[in-house]
Amino acid sequence: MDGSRQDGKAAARGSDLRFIARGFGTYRKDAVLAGLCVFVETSLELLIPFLMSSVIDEGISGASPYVVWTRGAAMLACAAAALLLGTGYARFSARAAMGLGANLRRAEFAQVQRFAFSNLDDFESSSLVTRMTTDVTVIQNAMVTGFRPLLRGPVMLVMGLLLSCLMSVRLAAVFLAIVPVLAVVLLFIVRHVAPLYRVLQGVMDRLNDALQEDLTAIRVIKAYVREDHVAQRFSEVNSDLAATATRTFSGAVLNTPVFQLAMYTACVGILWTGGNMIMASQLTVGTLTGFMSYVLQIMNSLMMISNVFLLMARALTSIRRVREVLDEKPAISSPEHALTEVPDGSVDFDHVGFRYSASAQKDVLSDVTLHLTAGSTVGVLGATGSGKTTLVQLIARLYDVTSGGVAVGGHDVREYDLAALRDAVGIVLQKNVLFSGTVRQNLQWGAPDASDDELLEACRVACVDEFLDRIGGLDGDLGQGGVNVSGGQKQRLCIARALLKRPRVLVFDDSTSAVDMATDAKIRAHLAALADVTKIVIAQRVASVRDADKIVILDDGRVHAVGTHEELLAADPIYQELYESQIGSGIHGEKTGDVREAADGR
Ligand SMILES: Nc1ncnc2c1ncn2[C@@H]1O[C@H](COP(=O)(O)OP(=O)(O)OP(=O)(O)O)[C@@H](O)[C@H]1O
Repeated sequence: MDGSRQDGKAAARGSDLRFIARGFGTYRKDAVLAGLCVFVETSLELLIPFLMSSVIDEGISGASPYVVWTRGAAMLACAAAALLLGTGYARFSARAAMGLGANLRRAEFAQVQRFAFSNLDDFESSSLVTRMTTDVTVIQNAMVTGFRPLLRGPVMLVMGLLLSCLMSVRLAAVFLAIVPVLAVVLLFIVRHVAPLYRVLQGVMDRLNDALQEDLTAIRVIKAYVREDHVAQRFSEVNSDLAATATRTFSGAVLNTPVFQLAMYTACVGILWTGGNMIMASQLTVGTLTGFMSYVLQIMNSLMMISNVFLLMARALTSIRRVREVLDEKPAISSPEHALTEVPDGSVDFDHVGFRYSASAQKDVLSDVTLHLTAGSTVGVLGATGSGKTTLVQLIARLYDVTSGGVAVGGHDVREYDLAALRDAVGIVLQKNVLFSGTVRQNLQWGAPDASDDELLEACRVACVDEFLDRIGGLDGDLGQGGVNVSGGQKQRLCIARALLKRPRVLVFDDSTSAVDMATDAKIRAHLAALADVTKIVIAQRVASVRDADKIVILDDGRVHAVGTHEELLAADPIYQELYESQIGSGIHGEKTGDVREAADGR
């Protein structure tokens, strides 16, 4: 491996540690106290073999009950103090680890809220869930179980080696011969196992992904009787996880037998050498007994360190995965000295080009130039995939343009404070989402302080009043994710919620597709009364946009035509075909004649 990569790895390790140290936040005090407890506890435990050897040599062999009692009492005091310190450690380390976990989850959650749509496209939501739960738990567990041996191991090792050398250099040499062998074995295991942990967490992401998709789509699965298919898919990823975990942990468990073999070999060597030295009167029984205690302590500490290495290798993988989330730069943020007032609802697209990622083959939108007057109603038609949703998402800066510019109220959207811009641009997204809770709670997402009268007025405009009583009024419970209402009712509730924001620009992305024609017309009539709000209506039905001041026809990401219903009907072949297929034939676009089929099939 070349030097620069080594340096890079070392730097990453250094910054990983700094990252964790910062992550403790206000719990850093607990982490320091936990460390102090372990240090003192370990030092006290190390005194015990020394005291023991003097009890045997001076007290028992020298027949001095005074020495036995005083040294025995000192040993007891050391053990009692170690117990107290051990308890203190458990308390402080638990607080530090749980605090660290809570801080990491909080930071990740806050960061995800700052993410732009493009960031969310990069991280799958299932992976974000694993990174906020399993990965944080792995880090916490490493802290709870690893912190003590991590501190205790080196202290035990260094002090134990020093004290055992003080007792007998010759015996210590036997023991020291084993240490390099152990170091090599440990290095081998860690190098082999550490990369497997990253694979393991990746498979865990996939399991979460499958679970999340299957649970959210459980109704579709049942409707299509695809339980066996998803069970098979789940079983594959589940088996993959089990196999990867087995491969990873079977490498890691080698650690214990290798250490035990080395430990017992050292013990036999020391007992044999020590026995010979006692017979040659070069060593006392007490010294050998004390020495053996140190050997066991040192070997235990080495085993602890090796386990900690494995634990740390796994935790490091998780730390890096958490850092990837926290280090990701939100693709869209408010500029400095941002504008906080949107003067009016005019919208201008100036030679806009857009692609979702730099690596994409071609632009989704190309050279789009449009001027939408404040207060006007604009219809957007186009085949599936022609870029309608993409176009309107640029108005609220859900994505940033790749080239050109979008202006709202005469200012480029990138000059506004994001919250102010998004407050001024209400979008009823194609994929409607309601939340668990009552109708009132859901509507108040649009305006937290709205009075009941304001909520009811929004319900009237969106034609929610037609079914509000049937679902229990404003206090009616919508169930988890709004399961208690139909598709059309959900769309109308989402329109009411957007209206409550009192935006300057209102975008309806195919928002009345599940609403019957008569109600659709009624909602349009109500919306037309909002004179100072620019209404942009993406629709599949010509009927939904024919009264608009302007209709934009998108074709493969380009503006194909702009005009009123009459102008387009007179001159534009795509519009004529759509009109014919839906209205001219008298089908009224209810099912068969919607714009997707007509435009796709042209
Ligand atoms: N998040 C995304 N990442 C990458 N490509 C995307 C993403 N969203 C949409 N696209 C692609 O961009 C193109 C335009 O999609 P868009 O959703 O804007 O079309 P649309 O006209 O609204 O279609 P529909 O009528 O079906 O809603 C499509 O080819 C689509 O595959």
